[in-house]
Amino acid sequence: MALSAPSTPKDNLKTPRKIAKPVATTSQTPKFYKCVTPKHNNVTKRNREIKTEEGTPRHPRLDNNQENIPPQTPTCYNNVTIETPVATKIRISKDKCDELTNLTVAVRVRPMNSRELAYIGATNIVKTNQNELIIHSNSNLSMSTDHIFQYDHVFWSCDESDKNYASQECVFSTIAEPLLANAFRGYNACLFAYGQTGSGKSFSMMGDMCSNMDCDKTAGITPRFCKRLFEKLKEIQDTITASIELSYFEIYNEKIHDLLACNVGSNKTALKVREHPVWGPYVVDLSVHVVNSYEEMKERLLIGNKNRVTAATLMNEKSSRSHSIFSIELNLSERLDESSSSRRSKVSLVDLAGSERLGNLYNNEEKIREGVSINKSLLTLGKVISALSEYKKGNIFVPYRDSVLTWLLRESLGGNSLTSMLATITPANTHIDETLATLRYACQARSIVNRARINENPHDRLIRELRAEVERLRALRQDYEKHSNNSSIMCTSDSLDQSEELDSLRQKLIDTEEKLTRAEEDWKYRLKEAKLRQQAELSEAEKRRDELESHIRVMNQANTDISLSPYKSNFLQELEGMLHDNLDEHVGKKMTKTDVTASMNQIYEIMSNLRPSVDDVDENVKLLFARVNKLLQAFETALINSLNKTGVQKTVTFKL
Ligand SMILES: Nc1ncnc2c1ncn2[C@@H]1O[C@H](COP(=O)(O)OP(=O)(O)OP(=O)(O)O)[C@@H](O)[C@H]1O
Repeated sequence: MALSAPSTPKDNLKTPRKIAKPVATTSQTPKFYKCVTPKHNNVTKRNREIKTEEGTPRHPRLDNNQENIPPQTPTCYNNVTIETPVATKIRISKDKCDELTNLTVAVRVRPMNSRELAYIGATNIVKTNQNELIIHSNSNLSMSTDHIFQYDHVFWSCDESDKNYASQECVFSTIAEPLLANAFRGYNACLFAYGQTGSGKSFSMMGDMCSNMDCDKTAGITPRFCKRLFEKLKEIQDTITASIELSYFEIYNEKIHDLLACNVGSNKTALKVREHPVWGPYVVDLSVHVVNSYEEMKERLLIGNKNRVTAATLMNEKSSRSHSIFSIELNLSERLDESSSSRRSKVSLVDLAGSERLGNLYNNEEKIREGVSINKSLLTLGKVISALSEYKKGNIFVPYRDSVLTWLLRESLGGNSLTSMLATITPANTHIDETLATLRYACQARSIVNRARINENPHDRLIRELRAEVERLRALRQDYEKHSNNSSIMCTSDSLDQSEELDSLRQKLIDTEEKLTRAEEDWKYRLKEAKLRQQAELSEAEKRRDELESHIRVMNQANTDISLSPYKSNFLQELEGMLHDNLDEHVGKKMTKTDVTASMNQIYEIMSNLRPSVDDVDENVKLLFARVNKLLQAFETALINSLNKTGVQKTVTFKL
């Protein structure tokens, strides 16, 4: 079964094979796709079908040939297929903190491996041109097709001697380093690698597993990310204190396994996912490790990698059979002049299991089941991407919960995160179907829009925003001052007729300065208020803590020192004595049966208040209570009996 690409709307605009004049195909194009103008038809004289995957016909050869447009379309005229609507790229603004931003999507092409090269008729069908990728789908010249895709970045890693070769460092610095910078600003970040099995996901994310990952040239994104993280922390350690926690888990057959748990081994415990009302889905009981250096982080990474489920498939000797998620939580606390600000970000580096065709890879039942599970979560990922990319068209149901993977990646896809996707492909013609599926998947992911925000407390946000405003106003003032100086020079040199303009500039400057003063005063006032509020909250919290501590002390003492047992036992002993006396002498007060019952009820009520609790430690009280209770019952029976016997009113001494 091939993993189907997300359902991409396809519009095959067919024109008759023999037409006298080029036909304008734009009339048949749905409005939300880019128009295909008749110009492109001219390319078909090269016996080519041009497929513009992002709707942008940008094949370099198109433009070169425009001057040689023949008056008639040749007989071999074929199809123009537009597969993917154009994604409007939304970019983050630096000044604000809540921003809408598209997923950044990059594609990496790995070198052909020995198995692919050994295949008779094997060819490289991928070409790149800056951020454009062209798949030449058929070597048969009479019916060849070019598929053109555009991404944010395209990495050509096929030949190290090529001047455009994209090394591990190049891939890291282009797509992962910006995420690291944003994590330091307080944004959540996610980078996930997607692609056919054996296409280079693990190589890109982790690097050469045989190396010691010490950021030599084969080290992948994850170790580089960890290393750069600590280098950056060192640079800013004078002003910022940081704490870093990490966790590492895999999703295998829809079950979550902690790769850093102590008991990890053959008997892996499956963990559950729960949903926190504020932080969203999380893994219950996942081990979290505080790390203080790159060495500590690397050690955990190596342990986790060893515990990952891998197996040999026909495509890859050491294929990852699970999706792995390496999470870093970064807590930063910045010391400012008069205050401090803290922010928190979570970075997820995800190496997905390979998307693949079951028929191609598996030879036993268990492996088929494994493949079905991998494909299920990737299929759900595809559905999620598809639903999110059609969000604007009113499709509001996103099936995050259909797989563990998408549930856990919910914030990274369409939520509070800056997310990048790295799609990996092989250039071999033998895998063209998988390659095209991956590329379409990646194309669609480009139109996902996330809403990322800086994770900080509102008080810190207020101060930061005010500071930015003050900075802006200061810059404005300097600008005006410069204008003012220039104007005065001009004024003295020749023209008095510019004095009006100068006056207006001066007025503007005065206004701006007033605004700045007001803003600064306002900022100072709000800062003071925030500080006072913080102090009040702090002292209130301290007061509550003191109260609580004193309560705890009292309760502890009550448990140990203050015991009601002596009072209870005194009373019970007295009652016991009286009951004995009364049982012996049936003399005293005249009572009817009703009087006796009422008095006994009162006594029983008192007794119920004296009943020792289950936790009562004093065994004597418990015994005494039982004895008195029994005696009371005997007393009551004796009284009633004696009343029944005589049938007349009896006199008893009742001294309670
Ligand atoms: N850019 C590259 N340059 C050189 N070799 C590469 C590159 N990408 C992948 N390889 C090699 O190709 C093989 C398969 O790569 P890798 O294990 O990363 O694939 P994968 O996509 O993670 O596969 P799976 O999904 O099965 O885990 C490895 O031997 C790896 O060293």
